[in-house]
Parts: sequence; C-alpha cells; structure tokens
Amino acid sequence: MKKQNLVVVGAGSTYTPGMIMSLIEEKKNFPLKSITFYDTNAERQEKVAKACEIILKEKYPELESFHYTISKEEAFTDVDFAFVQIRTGGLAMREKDEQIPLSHGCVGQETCGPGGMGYGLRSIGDMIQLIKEIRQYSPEAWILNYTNPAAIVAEALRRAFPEDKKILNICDMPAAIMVSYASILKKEIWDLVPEYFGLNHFGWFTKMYDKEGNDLTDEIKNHILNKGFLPEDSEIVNDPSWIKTFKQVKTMLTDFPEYLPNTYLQYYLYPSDMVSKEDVSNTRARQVINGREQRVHQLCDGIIANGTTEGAHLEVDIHGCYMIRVAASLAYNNGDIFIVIVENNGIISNLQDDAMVEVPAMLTNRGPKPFAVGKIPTFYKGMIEGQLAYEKLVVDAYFENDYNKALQALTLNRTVVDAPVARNILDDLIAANENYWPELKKERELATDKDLTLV
Ligand SMILES: NC(=O)c1ccc[n+]([C@@H]2O[C@H](COP(=O)([O-])OP(=O)(O)OC[C@H]3O[C@@H](n4cnc5c(N)ncnc54)[C@H](O)[C@@H]3O)[C@@H](O)[C@H]2O)c1
Ligand SMILES: O=P(O)(O)OC[C@H]1O[C@H](O[C@H]2[C@H](O)[C@@H](O)[C@@H](O)O[C@@H]2CO)[C@H](O)[C@@H](O)[C@@H]1O
Ligand SMILES: [Mn+2]
Repeated sequence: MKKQNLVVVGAGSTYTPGMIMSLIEEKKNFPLKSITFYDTNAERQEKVAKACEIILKEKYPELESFHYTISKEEAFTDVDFAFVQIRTGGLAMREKDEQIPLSHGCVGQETCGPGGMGYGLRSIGDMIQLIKEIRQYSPEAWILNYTNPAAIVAEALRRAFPEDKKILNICDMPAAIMVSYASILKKEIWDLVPEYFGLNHFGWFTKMYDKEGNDLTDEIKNHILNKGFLPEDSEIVNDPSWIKTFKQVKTMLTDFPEYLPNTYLQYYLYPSDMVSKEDVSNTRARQVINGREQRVHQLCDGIIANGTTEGAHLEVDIHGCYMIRVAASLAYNNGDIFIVIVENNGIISNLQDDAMVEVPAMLTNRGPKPFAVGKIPTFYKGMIEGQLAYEKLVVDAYFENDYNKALQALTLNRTVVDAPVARNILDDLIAANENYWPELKKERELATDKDLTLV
C-alpha cells in the first residue's frame, strides 16, 4: 500500500487533535508517510501542532515526517491529499453570523439561513485562493474540503474550477447521524449502507440497509418514534446543544414520517421555535469558544507541558474517521460507499443538473460514482429547490458583486421570507463583514459599472 503525504489546511482547528487520533486509529486503512500542518495563524497552529507532534511521536512512530508551517510552498508541494478545514473570520465572526439574524427575529445559525450566507461570502474567496495555490504545487492531489458552509463553498468551487475532478466536498453530519442509527441497531456504522438525498445540511435518509441487504429503516423509525433519538459520537454525546438537536428528530419524524431527516432541517421546519429558544448573548459560537475551543487548547497545553500524552483525554471521533475512510477509498480504489457532495447531473432526475447535491456514491480512484436517486416527491423537491435557489443566488452575489442577488437569496430562504427583514439583516451583515465580503453593489452602481466598461 503506497503511503500518503497529507497536508491539513487550517490545522489550528479545534478538530485537529481528533483528526490526528483518527489518523492513528485508521493507519492500516490510510497509511501515511508525512503529515504537514498549514495555517495562516502561526500562533494558533503552533499550540495544536506541538501537542500533535508529541501524540504522533508516541502513537505513530513509523510516520517519516511531521512538520508545521505558514509557507504555502512548503505545505503544498508534493502532497497526495489536502484536508481543508478553514474558518475565515474565526469563531468571532461566527458569533456575529448568529447574533445578527436573531436580532431581527430570524434563525441565527452557522450554516443555515442568513448566518450561512454571512459565512459563505467570507469562505468563498479564501477557498478559491487556497485551491489555486494547492494546485500550483500539487496538481494531482485530492482536495477534501469540509470548510463550511459546504453547500455554498461547493457551488462556488464548481463554478471556479469546472475541470477539476479531484476536489470533493464532504460533511460529517450524515455519518454522525448514522453513528446513532448504528447504536440503535447494535451495529457498527461501517456495517450500514444508506440511501439519502438532498443538499448539504438539507437532506433525508430514505432507506438504511446492512451489508447483507436487510432493510433496517422501520426498526430505526420505530425506535425514534417510541424512544427518541440521541447523539452517540464521542465528540457530541455529552453536549447539551447536540442532545437537544438530536431529540428534535423525533418531532420531525412525527410530523413528516416518510423519510428520516438530517438534524439541520430543524432550522427550516421550525424556525420560530428555534428562534424562541435562543439566547442572543450565548449562541452556539459562544458555547464553542467557552467549550470545545477551551477544552482543546487546555488539552494541547497539558500535553506540551508534560511532554507526553499520559493522562490526556484523547478520543477518536466520527468526523476524523469519516474523512479518512473517504480518502482511503479514493486513494486505494476501495469502492466503498459514502454520502458526499457532487454535481447532480441526473442523479435526482427531477432536479436541475447543475445542483450540488448530497448523495451516496461509490468512491474509486477515478472519483465518486454516485448512485441514481430518481424522482423525488413534491414536498422534498419544493423544499430543495427553494434552498438551492438561495444557495445559487448567494454564489451569484459573490461572483457578480450583486447586492440584489444577496437580497433575493435571503428573501427566498425559509428562515427569513419577509423582504424588508431580509434587507435589514443583509445591511447589518454587510457592515459586520466589511473586512471579509466582496463589495456588493446595488443595481444603479452595477449599471454604471457596465456603462463604464462599454466606454
Ligand atoms: N463539513 C462538515 O461537516 C464540518 C464538520 C466540522 C467542521 N467543519 C468546518 O471546519 C472548519 C474548522 O472549524 P473549527 O470550528 O475547528 O474552526 P477553527 O476556527 O477552530 O479553525 C479553523 C482554522 O483555520 C485557520 N484559517 C482561517 N483562514 C485560513 C486560511 N485562509 N488558510 C489557512 N488557514 C486558515 C484559522 O486560523 C484556524 O486555525 C470550519 O469551516 C467548520 O465549519 C465542517
Ligand atoms: O456547533 P458545532 O461547532 O459544535 O458544530 C458545527 C458542526 O456540526 C456538524 O458536525 C458535527 C459532527 O456531525 C459530529 O460528528 C461531531 O464531530 O461534531 C460535529 C460538531 O461538533 C456539521 O456537520 C458541521 O458542518 C458543523 O461545522
Ligand atoms: Mn456539515
């Protein structure tokens, strides 16, 4: 088995120690020659990197090289895989994405609704720049992106790099949900074969099988309806916010019993309820700053101070394992099935071809080979088309510097709907993102630009 050279981009992320533990756990499936960390924030990366260096020395002695850098050339030269997990604007801007819509009575969430637009218009530019730079130094590398909002980033990358078939956008949410299904069924997640369709953070499981082909869907549904639903992945099992979110699956399944919903649908199906339960001074970003970020930084500080992982609470999580198994299937032509984000091209036959959809695909060294979904029923088609139009308009707004497209996007979003509210939120987001967003011009300014170009 050829050993891989991996670069982790955005290595100062709170997910990196979990990713390293998962790489250690999965070393037989995805053996590595080298790991390089890259981040624009040297200090944030160094803390995580120094701890990971100790973890790797103890638990991955066969790894030939580990180093961290802020030089793109050093980081991106001759890599086989790039795992990209950046957060433009950091958690501080995430907090604004959540607070601004809430202050107008709308859902305040990282990837859903106006917050997703705020985050998307920040992520796109950095992501395009990074892909160009990775390609400059490693034209053949697989680029696995899980930078959020994955739906908007995937659409932007589809447009910016139409010929590049080695960029794959992925989300871990379907896998985290499957960990809970596996627990209900007393099986391993890797024994399950899903049928699923939708957009990122906006989809449904239609069926769940085991590898022998037994249909387990009703067993899962009955369990959820009778006993409820809880997170089981180590990263979120004890997190009150995730527990609340998973519990909502029972409500969604009771109201819409046909398919098993992605947890993120709660924001689109019950927006008023979600808003009424939020505290604007303690949104999810604040909880993460005081929770996961602090915990990960303390963990790293402890390992660095002791010079050993002894006594450190280190865990493997589904986020890391999922990304790594996806990479392994691409690298070694395993043909395993994973839910990933790909261009529709007829997979969902009654949805436009150029939608970036989230569906199961067989992953080979030629890329993802998605399975046909066929026609989807009216309710899901309607929901998806509204959300898709929103996502496409956000990306239009980015590439065309068009204020009106952004306004149309927010007005279409199920979590907003009301045009004056959309305008107020948009104007506040523009003010908050002045250092990050492209300039959005109103119709009159765009028309003047056009006239000047013609002259
Ligand atoms: N797709 C999924 O299902 C999934 C799951 C988990 C996390 N995520 C995403 O992973 C990312 C990381 O999340 P986090 O909470 O750990 O954030 P974080 O802020 O802790 O880490 C992100 C890191 O990226 C760095 N960074 C920012 N811009 C950069 C750039 N242009 N180049 C290189 N590095 C840059 C930051 O300095 C930081 O160290 C986010 O985009 C998050 O939404 C996605
Ligand atoms: O609010 P956060 O920062 O805790 O989570 C936001 C992310 O939520 C999903 O990822 C889950 C993942 O599904 C689970 O397996 C585990 O690893 O925790 C993650 C969150 O902590 C979602 O898929 C991501 O896109 C979000 O970034
Ligand atoms: Mn996700």
